[in-house]
Amino acid sequence: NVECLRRRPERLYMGSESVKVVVRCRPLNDREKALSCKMVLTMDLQRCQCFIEKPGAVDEPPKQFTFDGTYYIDQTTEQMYNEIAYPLVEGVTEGYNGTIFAYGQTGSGKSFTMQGVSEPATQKGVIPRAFEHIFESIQCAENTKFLVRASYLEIYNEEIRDLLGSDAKQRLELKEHPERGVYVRDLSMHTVHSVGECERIIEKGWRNRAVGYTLMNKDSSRSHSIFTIHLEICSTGELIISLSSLYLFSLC
Ligand SMILES: Nc1ncnc2c1ncn2[C@@H]1O[C@H](COP(=O)(O)OP(=O)(O)OP(=O)(O)O)[C@@H](O)[C@H]1O
Repeated sequence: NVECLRRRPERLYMGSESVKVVVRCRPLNDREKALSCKMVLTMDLQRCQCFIEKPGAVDEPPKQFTFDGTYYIDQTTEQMYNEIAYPLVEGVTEGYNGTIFAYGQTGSGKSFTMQGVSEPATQKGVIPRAFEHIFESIQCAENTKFLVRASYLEIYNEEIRDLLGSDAKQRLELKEHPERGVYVRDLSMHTVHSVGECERIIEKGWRNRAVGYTLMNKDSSRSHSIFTIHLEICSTGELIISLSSLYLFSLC
């Protein structure tokens, strides 16, 4: 009985720009401490500015950059999620698309922010927080039905692989459809009903990822990965289904 499928454009969330860029600084790691490395980055959290000193160049003013948000070593993923990711994920539960994209050099903390750690709870990652957020919204929504599906792919050496497929080594093709846009052919979709199911799926995919060793990070992921949560939302009595997706990227 579905009359039409409705796709909403990217939403201008929080009443401002549709793209926000925030920067997070991690503490020095053991290797850097052993090498007596010095912190060259400082931040003005109120002004969302960061300053990078050139080591040894005391006379040179630090280089200055301004972002939509700045998070220093003592700030938590919880805080980042509430300020940046929360409105975006909320929009996805209302039928808008959203993307959270972690970018940085090896060992800079992308996995720490996206996957996170279970202890302390404040450093739980953006991805598990997004799962909880989506399923809480589903439980609270009245007169609305949701179908939640997940897919997980990696791009390794320019090749796309399905981390949840029957053969995680098989190479998939990128295609373009006149209405659906760019998509990955034969990428498997998995219906999920709970946070626990999402966690099991992402763990399965995580085990299939190409992990290597780099000098900067002993558990380095050597591939880009995209975990996508696809939502179909239908209000009872309406013949319209909204389609929205939350794309969670971690680049290597
Ligand atoms: N904000 C932080 N607070 C404390 N430790 C952190 C933080 N960010 C990162 N780390 C630690 O730094 C190390 C490297 O982080 P992580 O593995 O997340 O890097 P990455 O950017 O995902 O690296 P790669 O691209 O090589 O996979 C890890 O041991 C992680 O626990």
